[in-house]
Amino acid sequence: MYTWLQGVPCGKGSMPSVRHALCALGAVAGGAAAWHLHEELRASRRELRRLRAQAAEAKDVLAWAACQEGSPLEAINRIMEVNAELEAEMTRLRTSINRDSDKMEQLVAEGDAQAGKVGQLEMLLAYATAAFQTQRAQRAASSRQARAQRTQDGRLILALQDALMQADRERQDTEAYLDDLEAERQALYCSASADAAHIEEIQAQAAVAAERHAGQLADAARTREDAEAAARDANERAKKAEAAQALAERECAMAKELFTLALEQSAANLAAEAEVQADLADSRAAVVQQAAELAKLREENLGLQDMVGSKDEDIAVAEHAVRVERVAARRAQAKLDSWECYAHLLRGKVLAPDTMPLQFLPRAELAMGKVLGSGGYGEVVAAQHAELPPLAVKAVRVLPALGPGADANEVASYVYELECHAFEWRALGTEATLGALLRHDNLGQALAVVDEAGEGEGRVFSLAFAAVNNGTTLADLIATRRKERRTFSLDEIVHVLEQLSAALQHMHDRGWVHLDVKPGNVLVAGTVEGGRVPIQLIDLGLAVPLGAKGNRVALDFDRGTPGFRCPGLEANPDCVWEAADGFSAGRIARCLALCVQHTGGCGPQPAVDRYGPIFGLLLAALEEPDPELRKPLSNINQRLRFLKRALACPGFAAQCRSPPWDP
Ligand SMILES: Nc1ncnc2c1ncn2[C@@H]1O[C@H](COP(=O)(O)OP(=O)(O)OP(=O)(O)O)[C@@H](O)[C@H]1O
Repeated sequence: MYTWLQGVPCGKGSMPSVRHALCALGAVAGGAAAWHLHEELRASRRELRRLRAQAAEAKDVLAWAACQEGSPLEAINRIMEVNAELEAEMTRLRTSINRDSDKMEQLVAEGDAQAGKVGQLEMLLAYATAAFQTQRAQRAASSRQARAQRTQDGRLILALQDALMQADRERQDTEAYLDDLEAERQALYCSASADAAHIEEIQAQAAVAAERHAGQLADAARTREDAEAAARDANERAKKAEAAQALAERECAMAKELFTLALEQSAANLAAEAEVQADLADSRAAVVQQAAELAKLREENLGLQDMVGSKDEDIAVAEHAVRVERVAARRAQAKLDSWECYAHLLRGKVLAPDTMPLQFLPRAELAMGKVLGSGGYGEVVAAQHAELPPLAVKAVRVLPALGPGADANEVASYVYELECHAFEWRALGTEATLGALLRHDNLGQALAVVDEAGEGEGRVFSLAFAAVNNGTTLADLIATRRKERRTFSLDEIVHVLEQLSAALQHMHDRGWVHLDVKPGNVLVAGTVEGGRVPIQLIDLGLAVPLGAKGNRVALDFDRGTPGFRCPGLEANPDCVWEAADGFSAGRIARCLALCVQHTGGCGPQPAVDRYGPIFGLLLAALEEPDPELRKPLSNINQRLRFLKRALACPGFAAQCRSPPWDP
């Protein structure tokens, strides 16, 4: 039974037959009690056998003792007593054995019954075992599967472990390399420290030596500095001379190539012609003078009235001849002036090192277009050139010749015209010179001199500028706004002033004053929107160079346009300074603020209060009549910045920024 019980499987797989196994356990418990009784019975029998053997042995001992000592009767009595005791004991044992045998038989019967049940239970257990084995097989299969998965994971883990080990090895290598580097750095540091110490030592020695030779060194240094300065100076001068020479050579070659012939021959011819004409005029004048004197003498001394008329006639004829000669002389002079202006242009090109020489274009290379505008000097015409942006060509008008029957008045006005003409030529020359000198986004840019290819007296030149916005000027914009009954906003006026100020500052920085700043000379150079009015200042023909000493220079006549011309110039025409342009810019601002073309002469100006007090102060600073108190442009720029800051403030009154129309 115990062996069987030991064979009974136990664990999870046996769970379905647990109930049967528990039933079996009851049977097993009954069997165990029978077994126990059976064992006790066997032990009692063994004890009985032992007691019998003991009794037999005691009989023998008693027999032997009876033989050896005391009376046999006593011995027998004792033996009988012992025997009786043994018998009683045996009886008791027999009774107990019998009782136990009965009980055992009963228990054996119960055990057999239980054994039958156990047989059934064994069957059940066999069934449970089979089920358990099936389940165990299934479990084994799934555990094999799990083992395979584990194997795969294990491989992965092994690979990762390998990678980790590899990384660790690399880390160790890197650490070792770093250790090497550290050791190397330490070694270098030691050697550098040693070097530094050595250097310090040397420096100390050098300092001692330097101290010792300080005087000599100072002298040597001074000498060297002087020598270096002299060398630098000489070098710079040499470079400048070389550059100037190279430039001069280039320009001279070009000038020679292009103009030597025309300039020298024509100028010489014209000069000679002018001289001849002048001499002729002078001799004729002398003749006239003599004739007049003669007539006077005759009138005084002879009193011959009838002769006088004929002499007067002679004199009138002679005088007319003189006038005609004078006109011819002036005309020759005007031509000379034009050549002179051209020579001036060339001189400007050759001498100024930072100029950009203008191109010279033959007229034949230009395709002329519509008239963009006209001024006192002539017309400005649109033109196209294959390699240049759209052009605006400004030509000096050509004077017609004086008619043969011209009277004295006509001759006089023709002479005046000729003088103006010569002046116009000079102005064009100035514009060409400044075109080569100035470059600024807010200045009209001259690009080329156009050779009109005329011959003799018809030989003229014109100047080509970069064309801007069909020639619309600030004066045109004012007219448009007036028609639309729309004021300029303060942002627009400030923007115009800013650009004007920048353009003028550029001119002043290069030593020139414009002197003819007015709305008609300011081109609107793009779309007007968002408070911005892009502009370009043009017409630099009246500009004069600032004097080398301070800002003053003598003026040969009143330049500029009344209403925009700086009053200080009228009061003191010997002095011009930069603030004269600032004044004209102020007048432009006033015109924009009032939306008018001009605000009258130099007298009291109409009040401008629609743009607030800050703008009023700016105008006052710009238009200060006292030339000594008038602020320079830098100061105006400061005020403009202040006004712009005010404009950026949200609290700045909207009406100040853009006032309603108020004619
Ligand atoms: N670069 C240009 N692009 C387009 N149009 C121009 C250009 N330069 C001048 N103009 C037009 O030609 C007109 C006359 O030009 P400018 O003022 O230079 O000539 P002017 O004879 O000197 O005039 P003023 O009599 O005012 O002195 C201008 O008002 C303008 O309409």
